[in-house]
Amino acid sequence: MLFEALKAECPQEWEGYVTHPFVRQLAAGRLPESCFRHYLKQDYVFLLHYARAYALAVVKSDAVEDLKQSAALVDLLLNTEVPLHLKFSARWGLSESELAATPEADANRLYTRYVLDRGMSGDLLDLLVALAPCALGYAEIGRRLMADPDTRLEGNPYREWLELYAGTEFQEGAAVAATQLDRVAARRGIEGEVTRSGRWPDLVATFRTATRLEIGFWEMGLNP
Ligand SMILES: Cc1ncc(CN)c(N)n1
Repeated sequence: MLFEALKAECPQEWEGYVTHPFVRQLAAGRLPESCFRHYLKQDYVFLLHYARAYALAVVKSDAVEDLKQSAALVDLLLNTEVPLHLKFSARWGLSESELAATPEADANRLYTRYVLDRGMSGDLLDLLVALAPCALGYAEIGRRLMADPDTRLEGNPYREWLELYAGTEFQEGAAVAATQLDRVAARRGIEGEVTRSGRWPDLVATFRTATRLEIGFWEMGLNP
């Protein structure tokens, strides 16, 4: 699996992302509320730009299957993840208009514009690799946290967040994204010994950068 091979090339960054203090504090119910609210507001802005980046994957698709899958993931983002985010934010007293009026933090802008740029200047594979830490990382975080004995569900104010990303819909979306990544790579002759591909160093650099930008997003969350 291409995703597993990419992770294996960047173990420090990947672990730094999926086990970041932000998620550990969230899972233990110890994350300061101000950090979570700040994160929620920025994440709303993030999701809209991220959906634009997935829409670019529709534009960059040269096979009907990729067109359909990218369109389905745009739909999942806009019609499942964003509405759940809105519902969730409402419980924290954050209205849609307040979320929409959030000034975009630099760490946020840097991340989504980087992904968009990889898609604009590269091909569909470059774009999907830049999208992968987001599309696949939160699913892994959700799964890992649910299996972690330090996670506290009872009385945890962030329980719904944990349940969203560990939930079936999000896990299935991530599985679709991973399959698409493999298929698009295979169409470019990248399968089996993927690390031997001439494109491998560039793909790793993109994945590493996007993963570091996810870490930057958590850091931003911890510093409202
Ligand atoms: C920053 C970020 N990365 C990933 C996800 C999961 N879609 C998210 N909501 N926000």
